[in-house]
Amino acid sequence: YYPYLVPVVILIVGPATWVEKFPEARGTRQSPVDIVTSRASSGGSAPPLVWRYSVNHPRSVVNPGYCWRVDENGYDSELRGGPLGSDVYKLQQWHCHWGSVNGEGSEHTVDGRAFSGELHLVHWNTSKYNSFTEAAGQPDGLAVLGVLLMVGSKHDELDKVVRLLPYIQHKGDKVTFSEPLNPANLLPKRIAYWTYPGSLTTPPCTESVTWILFKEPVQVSAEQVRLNLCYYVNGKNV
Ligand SMILES: CC#CCOc1ccc(CNS(N)(=O)=O)cc1
Ligand SMILES: [Zn+2]
Repeated sequence: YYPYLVPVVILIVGPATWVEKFPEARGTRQSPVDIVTSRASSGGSAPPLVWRYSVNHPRSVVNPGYCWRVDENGYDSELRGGPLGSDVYKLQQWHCHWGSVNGEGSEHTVDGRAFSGELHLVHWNTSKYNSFTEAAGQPDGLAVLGVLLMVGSKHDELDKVVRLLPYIQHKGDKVTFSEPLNPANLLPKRIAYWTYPGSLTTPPCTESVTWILFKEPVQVSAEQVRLNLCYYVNGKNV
């Protein structure tokens, strides 16, 4: 018996294994990134970014296993302007990323600083493509609005979802609600943003996203962060 031939089992989970199943993760425009503010160029004469969302329609909150996700169920909406050229995008779903501890949940960082969470509103290009799935495979197919979350005062609009989390503690759980909700109320008051061509930050990591990350963080309460942590970390399949 050769004692140095000790079996070594290396368990690799998470992003490090994604490249095996999702080759796009080896790409050249992978997200998330660190926003180095000193290297960001000014927006020049880009047209204003404008959006419109429907408010009074049923929505579903789902636990996909890595966050919570609200599906817009095909109801009408529009995102246009800014870096999106003349194309019109439609909101498909929105979801949130939280960390295991406060202050480390965001995907993007700004000058190396992480935030407590990050909200993503995922839109697809209805001017050029016929479905979300088709658009998600195209370099100009998706546009994601990113909202950085920091601990502060309670966020009333977000609370319409947070209060439902106890009912979707496990992967695949889903609850439908009809309470009026305007996704525009999830966005910061100041609409200054950074934008860059990137990818989905989770599988399939397709390089089809125009990222639009708002500069101004939005405040959520410590209790709202705690609720996300305990129902995500406990409920999600890691
Ligand atoms: C092709 C395809 C597909 C599935 O659609 C999505 C949409 C969003 C996400 C989450 N990615 S992120 N965090 O960049 O919005 C993952 C898969
Ligand atoms: Zn996301």
